[in-house]
Amino acid sequence: MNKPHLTIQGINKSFGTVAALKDVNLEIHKNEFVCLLGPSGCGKTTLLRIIAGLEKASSGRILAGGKDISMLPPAKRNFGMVFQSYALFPNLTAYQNVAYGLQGKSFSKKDIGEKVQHVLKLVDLSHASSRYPSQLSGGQQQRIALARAIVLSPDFLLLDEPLSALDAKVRVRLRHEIRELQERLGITTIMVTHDQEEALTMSDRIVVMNNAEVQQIGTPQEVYEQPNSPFVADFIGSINFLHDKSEGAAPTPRWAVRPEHIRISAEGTGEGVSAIVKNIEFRGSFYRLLLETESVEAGGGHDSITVDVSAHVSNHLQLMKNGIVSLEVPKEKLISFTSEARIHA
Ligand SMILES: Nc1ncnc2c1ncn2[C@@H]1O[C@H](COP(=O)(O)OP(=O)(O)OP(=O)(O)O)[C@@H](O)[C@H]1O
Repeated sequence: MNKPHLTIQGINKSFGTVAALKDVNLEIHKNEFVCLLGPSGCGKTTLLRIIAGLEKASSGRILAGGKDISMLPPAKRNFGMVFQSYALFPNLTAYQNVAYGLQGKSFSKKDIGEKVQHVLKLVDLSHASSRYPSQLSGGQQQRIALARAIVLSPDFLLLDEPLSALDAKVRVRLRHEIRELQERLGITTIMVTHDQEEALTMSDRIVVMNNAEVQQIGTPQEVYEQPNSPFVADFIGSINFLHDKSEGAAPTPRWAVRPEHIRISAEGTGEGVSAIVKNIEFRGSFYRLLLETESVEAGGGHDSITVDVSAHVSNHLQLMKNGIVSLEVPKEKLISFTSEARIHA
């Protein structure tokens, strides 16, 4: 593989007694779209700010194109940034907001005009260039913020929860727009998000963080299908943990299975165990069932299991609350946590 475009080496960061980042290591390649994903307070914004030069690491290095940039001020790093709170100047038009960063550099007025028009066109807002931020929707303001970041042809685009202030529909549309633009321009991008769906749909790779540490790095498929810890399995998607209840067994789950991988059939058919349907939830494209079984695991007792089935299966089995079904967990779909936690670098 080519040399990494950005290398994050042994980054630690403390705020007083709070450890915000512990030994973070990461390599990002040219044109990659990488998401930093994790719950609130796990350190993702701090990491992005250290990459941008807005925050100093307590130790560790950041290399861009092989060169140590740890000591460079933000203005010298050639990173474009977009924040959750658009951060547009309210007294400047969309055009002026985008042009702002170009002024004071060695561009002629004509060059600036061309560049601004070009990026406004890229974000599909040429028609709104003379509007003030207050005259633009949230989604439009965020597209102006994006235009302002890319007009400087940055080496890296850093996005800090850029979509979280927007309503659901606009958010989904902008996901596609940002990704498409990023691919078209080939800008290496790092985005902070706590939204797993956003990370799964947009990223080439996801860096899952928890408690100031990197838990797993992998493609969306890898972190979904082969989570290396119960935390990752639970944070990304829905999961059923299967506990070994035999005497002396460790309390941590050793196996897990995704709700969509469990097979159900009519009572008495197949090799499965019986389960009672405790709840049926309509989720639009599928149904989410809450089932209760008696003997799936060693040790017995009741267990609740979440199962997702298509409308087709649900109709076919004529599923009803308190009905009995047969349930099977395909062996090949079991996720195991018995091995040492591995990090896919
Ligand atoms: N300037 C600061 N001073 C003191 N503590 C800070 C500062 N910035 C962040 N922290 C602490 O560092 C930890 C990581 O914060 P950070 O903002 O990076 O998390 P995050 O994952 O981005 O969370 P969120 O999704 O809520 O923004 C938290 O415990 C936070 O309280």
